[in-house]
Amino acid sequence: MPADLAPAIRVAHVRKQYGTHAVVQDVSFALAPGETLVLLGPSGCGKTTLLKMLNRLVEPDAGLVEINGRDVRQQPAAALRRGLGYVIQQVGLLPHYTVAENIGVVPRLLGQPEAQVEARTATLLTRLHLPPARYARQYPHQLSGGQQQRVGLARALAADPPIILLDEPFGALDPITRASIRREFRELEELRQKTVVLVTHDVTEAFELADRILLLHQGQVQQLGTPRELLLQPATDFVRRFFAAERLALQLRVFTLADLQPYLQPTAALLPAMDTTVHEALENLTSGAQMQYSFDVAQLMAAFGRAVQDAESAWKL
Ligand SMILES: Nc1ncnc2c1ncn2[C@@H]1O[C@H](COP(=O)(O)OP(=O)(O)OP(=O)(O)O)[C@@H](O)[C@H]1O
Repeated sequence: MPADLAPAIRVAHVRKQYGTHAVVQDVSFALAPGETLVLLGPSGCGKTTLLKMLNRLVEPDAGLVEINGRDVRQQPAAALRRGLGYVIQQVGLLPHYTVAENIGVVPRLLGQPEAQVEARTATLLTRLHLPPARYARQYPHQLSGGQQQRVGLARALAADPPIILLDEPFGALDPITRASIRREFRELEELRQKTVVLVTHDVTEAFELADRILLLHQGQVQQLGTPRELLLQPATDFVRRFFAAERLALQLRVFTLADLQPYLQPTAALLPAMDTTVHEALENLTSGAQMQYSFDVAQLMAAFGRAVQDAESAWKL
């Protein structure tokens, strides 16, 4: 986290126990404003419990949670929650409210003027590819799962909270819809400036969305770091094994053209955006998109292989 920014969220030594089961054990992290943290780990490792401690849906047995520098216990739970966007896997739209009414719930609770609520709702629906003329007056049961998830996201963003908590927000979707909504999510201007904590058990999702990942196992932090650090510098054997099955797909997502540049010479003069991942570059090369690359798939993959090999042997030294 940059040293000059006060953390938007600070969690220090939190614990939660149900009976004899220690569900979250001594977890600490700090998140800078605008950062996206993904809570990742196998089912039952404590991700949701940890997320719910941030908005007081679960009270820790020990430790401290601060939002914007204030202990959450000193803030009334309802007021705290209105200031934090929250999206759950089951979406939780109110069935007898229209799409627009669902999105307007928190802004209206906050007493925002009606015209402002309506304008904001229309903007969000448009951004999320749900034209308001068609969808604003529909009811949740008239929407597909993916459309409901978008409305859930719009609702969380409606009052423009600086912090958004998301619990498996794409969990109910099929893999193709999931990948496309994830792309939209990444590109959503509304989210760029926000501090986001997102729970998932999907490693590809974590790698695509996270600035940093907190990997949990049985309530304990295994590693907190960038996707690249977790993949290339695993802190424990659990971390290494957790990513083993999808290692290649993840490497394609953490290596960028900047990493490959030394291995692509002397044809590197035409290199495009250096922060393009190898995965994106491969998609561009194979989808027929007219990209001005000075290399082909074979050259790209050869350079990628060498870059990975060098990065891995550097870590073992
Ligand atoms: N209210 C509760 N009472 C008792 N045990 C609970 C309670 N809430 C959660 N647990 C237990 O705590 C553990 C962690 O649950 P949690 O929902 O935080 O895990 P998770 O990592 O989010 O799992 P998943 O990915 O399956 O949603 C589980 O074993 C769960 O059964």
